[in-house]
Amino acid sequence: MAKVAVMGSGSWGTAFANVVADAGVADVVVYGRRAEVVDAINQRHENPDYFPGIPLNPAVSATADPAKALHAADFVVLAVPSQTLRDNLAAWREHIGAEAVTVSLMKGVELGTSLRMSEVVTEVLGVSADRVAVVSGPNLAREIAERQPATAVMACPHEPAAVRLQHICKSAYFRPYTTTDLVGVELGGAVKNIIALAVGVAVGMGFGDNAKASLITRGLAETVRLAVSLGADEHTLAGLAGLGDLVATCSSPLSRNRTFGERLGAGRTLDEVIAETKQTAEGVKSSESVLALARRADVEMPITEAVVAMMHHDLSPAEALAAFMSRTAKPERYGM
Ligand SMILES: NC(=O)C1=CN([C@@H]2O[C@H](COP(=O)(O)OP(=O)(O)OC[C@H]3O[C@@H](n4cnc5c(N)ncnc54)[C@H](O)[C@@H]3O)[C@@H](O)[C@H]2O)C=CC1
Ligand SMILES: O=C(CO)COP(=O)(O)O
Repeated sequence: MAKVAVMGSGSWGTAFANVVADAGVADVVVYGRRAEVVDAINQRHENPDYFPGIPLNPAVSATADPAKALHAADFVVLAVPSQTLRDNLAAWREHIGAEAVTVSLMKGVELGTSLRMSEVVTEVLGVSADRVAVVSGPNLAREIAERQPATAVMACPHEPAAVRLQHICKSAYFRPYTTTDLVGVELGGAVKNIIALAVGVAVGMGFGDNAKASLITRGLAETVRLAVSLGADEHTLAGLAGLGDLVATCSSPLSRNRTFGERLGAGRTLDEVIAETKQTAEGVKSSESVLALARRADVEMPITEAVVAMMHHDLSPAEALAAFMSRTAKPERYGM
């Protein structure tokens, strides 16, 4: 059997390890930093920090030793906050086998470099892009831990690797598709978090479904503009990793990004919201790196700009709304 190492025992790492165990065709081990979480997974088959009361497949084992998790792993699945990937990966690098396929579950863009997560992996590990895959789609981790039906996309420029990954994930409740469009899949995942922050702000301000649908639709348009200008296939963004994830995240109270925005829109200060947020809301930091990418590519992303201004430059939700609504009138365009 193939061996899968899931590096990160947070929300999505735990749920994804369970997906692999439930698919039943690979061995899976989770690496977690905290001994009590590792012990709970091994002894009680539960992750009490993230999914109390939800039974994990007993075949999911855990370790606090990264070398043990990575030893002879065929797939190395990365499930840590995007901004911590570079340092984590540098510490794990010596234990990752030369033939392993690295799989990113992360939906962020690195601050400072504006690199996508797969690009950070190729840079730090010194491997070719063919050895790096990405899993994305409408995948709210809690629903998946509860074994509710979901679909996802497995992206890798080397299609056979995506197909192998699909095989080790497919189960009665999890249906993976494949694609070779890594750029479209990664940017779809990173930008939807930013749009979810904006939708959350609108919800927190008390606005209804028209505002939400407007942000989702115009958010998709700016995602397509950026992704296509960086080499993505526009159709990818109409798929699970684009529209699918955007709709799920912007609709769900389970989304950390949407919840973050909602608290801000309801009148809490940024510092209060940051203090209240225990899990990773990737869009807060990635909004800056995505905007830097957009400026470099000369692509207009007005919703992303508004989110950056609210998250990093003290613009109030009311001011952001006024700025957005007073933009010059123009024809509707989708994509380039
Ligand atoms: N939770 C979800 O529903 C989904 C999350 N994702 C993506 O998966 C990635 C991981 O997210 P989650 O598992 O939800 O996050 P989380 O906040 O639940 O867990 C993060 C994990 O990373 C570990 N970690 C390792 N190094 C760390 C460091 N230096 N600082 C902080 N934590 C560190 C933490 O201990 C924790 O186990 C993110 O990029 C997110 O966008 C993607 C799809 C679904
Ligand atoms: O990526 C996700 C669903 O696909 C999870 O969204 P949040 O990170 O906002 O919770």
